[in-house]
Amino acid sequence: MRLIPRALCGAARAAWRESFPLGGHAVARWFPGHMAKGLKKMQSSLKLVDCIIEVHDARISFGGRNPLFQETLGLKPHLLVLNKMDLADLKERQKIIRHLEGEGLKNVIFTNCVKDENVKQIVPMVTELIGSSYRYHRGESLEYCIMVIGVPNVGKSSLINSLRRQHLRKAPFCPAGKATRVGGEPGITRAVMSRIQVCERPLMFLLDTPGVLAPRIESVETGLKLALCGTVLDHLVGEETLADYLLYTLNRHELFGYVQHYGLGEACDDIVSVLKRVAVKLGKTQKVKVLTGTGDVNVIQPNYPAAARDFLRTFRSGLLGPVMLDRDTLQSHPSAGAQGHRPAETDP
Ligand SMILES: Nc1nc2c(ncn2[C@@H]2O[C@H](COP(=O)(O)OP(=O)(O)OP(=O)(O)O)[C@@H](O)[C@H]2O)c(=O)[nH]1
Repeated sequence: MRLIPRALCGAARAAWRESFPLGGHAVARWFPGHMAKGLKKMQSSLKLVDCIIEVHDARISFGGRNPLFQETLGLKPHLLVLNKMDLADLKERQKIIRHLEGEGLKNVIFTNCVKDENVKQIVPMVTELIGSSYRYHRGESLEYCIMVIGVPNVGKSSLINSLRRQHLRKAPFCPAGKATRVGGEPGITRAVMSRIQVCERPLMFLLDTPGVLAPRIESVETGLKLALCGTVLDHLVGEETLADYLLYTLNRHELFGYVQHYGLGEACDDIVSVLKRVAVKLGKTQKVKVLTGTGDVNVIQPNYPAAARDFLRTFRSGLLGPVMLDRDTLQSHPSAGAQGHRPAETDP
């Protein structure tokens, strides 16, 4: 993504919103019945499990994880995999890790399961975690059984497929390494829990689980971040609301890739105006009947929902640049002030 000259965004800067109006949005209904079933099933399988791998989206490193996982599955050794690192702004990766350590999350790894980045480190980490913990009645068992959990669409199935590609190149039944279904929409893995081999030595099986959201998401804004990352179906939030939250976020983070991507000329904080120009640019218009004093007249209008869908899709594919949706939490962390004078920590 090319950076755009500051002059292009200067005009709109004064008008950027400081906050996003959250009133009127409900999040409770984002927890469908199959998720409650899934969580119950996961709890009942816990005795078969030696370690839990929790997958989450690296763009929301701190929010949106399901607190029920912690409460009900928290007794086992735990590894947090922050996936989709290719879409996340990780300039401050060390600060993120320190923040998570402060929350008691000591075992954290960033991955890209599409390109198999960092996935090789997982089996040794899990083996070490299990080796240094008490396995209760599973001490005799030579095989390791790992449960993969996480909210929907964060890449749980992709992680399993990636592990198989890394460790079972000659898997007899799955030459392409695909053991579990991957999808761009949340809710692909339903209540079924499949047991899938991912490694020969040590002999390791993973249980793929359905994505389970918290019955109550901590705040409406966290819900919007989850939705931006594709964790809840767009129509439950409303594509245009979501597109507006995306625009608000991009402008606040000074990520102006959308201006060039859609040839808008300058940044703007008004979603109606942006979607109108996106629709015209993409040729997405629709006929609408308007009742006038002399009868019905057909007028051509921009197709706002289609423009909103394109805006969201473009963002999710990474074309608008990497983003850290929990940037505010990171900046409000106590260590942020102490390091304020230091240059941003970049990863090796
Ligand atoms: N860019 C990027 N996309 C990824 C990565 N990992 C997974 N995806 C994509 O994210 C989408 C969801 O992946 P899944 O593996 O189906 O996610 P899941 O958590 O199993 O989904 P549910 O079954 O809904 O709970 C798919 O379109 C994947 O191709 C990653 O590291 N980077």
